[in-house]
Amino acid sequence: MTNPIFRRVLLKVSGEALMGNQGFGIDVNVADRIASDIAEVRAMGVEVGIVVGGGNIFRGVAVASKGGERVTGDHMGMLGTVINALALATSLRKMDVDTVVLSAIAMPEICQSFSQRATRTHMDAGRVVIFAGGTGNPFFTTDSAAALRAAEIGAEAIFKGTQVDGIYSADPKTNPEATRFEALTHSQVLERGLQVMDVAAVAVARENNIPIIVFSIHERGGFGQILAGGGRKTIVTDE
Ligand SMILES: Nc1ncnc2c1ncn2[C@@H]1O[C@H](COP(=O)(O)OP(=O)(O)OP(=O)(O)O)[C@@H](O)[C@H]1O
Ligand SMILES: O=c1ccn([C@@H]2O[C@H](COP(=O)(O)O)[C@@H](O)[C@H]2O)c(=O)[nH]1
Repeated sequence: MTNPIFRRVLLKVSGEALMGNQGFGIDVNVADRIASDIAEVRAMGVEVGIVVGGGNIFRGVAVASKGGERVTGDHMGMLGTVINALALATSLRKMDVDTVVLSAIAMPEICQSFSQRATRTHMDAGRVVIFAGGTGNPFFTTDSAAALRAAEIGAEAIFKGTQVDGIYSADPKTNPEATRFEALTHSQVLERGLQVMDVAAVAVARENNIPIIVFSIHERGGFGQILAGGGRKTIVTDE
């Protein structure tokens, strides 16, 4: 078996990806497919922490743009990430991957609360840990939560599994002329204003020397291929 290039990683799963071809919510087949890629990586011996986004349910900015209160919208967004985390945990458990959900917002009847100590205990026991509720604070995103949790668990890399297969010179969804980068530095991502990940998240990753790998979560087996040293992605490292 190929030796993985990293032993402990933080995977950010796009919330938007979870809805598949639907306009809202979760397509269980997509959740199962993503879970099978995670199971494959666990079988390679890689420790995995996961942050799930909430773009398939609510984004605070969208709620605010329709006249709602931003903080309430952000609360709704964070609750959406808990729903997604529970769905992904269900898919992983179907595949016999021991999984626990830790939430940044206390909801003890539903899942355990996040703490670094609890995380360590679960990871040492071989569990996949899904971090729900983002950072627990409004005005942030799950990208920032991914960077923070990555630093907290000592992850060797952040894998941003998103709708596109890397970082481009412009958003490839709206600009067909955009070209993909193979590699960038954290500073280049920030200076060029490449918006695949929010500024705060890239800054935390840079500060803590954590590489970011952007890849398509829709590419079956893509997560494992990158950990095996191949795959299609953009890698962001220190200068
Ligand atoms: N320079 C760029 N290179 C690549 N993608 C970019 C770039 N600029 C903007 N994007 C867009 O950023 C998106 C990813 O951002 P975002 O984190 O908001 O979505 P996500 O990963 O689907 O997460 P969620 O749904 O959980 O919020 C990509 O789908 C892509 O369309
Ligand atoms: O720390 C956080 C994380 C998220 N939110 C809110 O949730 C939605 C969904 O998260 P995405 O990262 O966009 O997928 C986000 O738009 C925020 O409204 C938050 O407030 N704090």
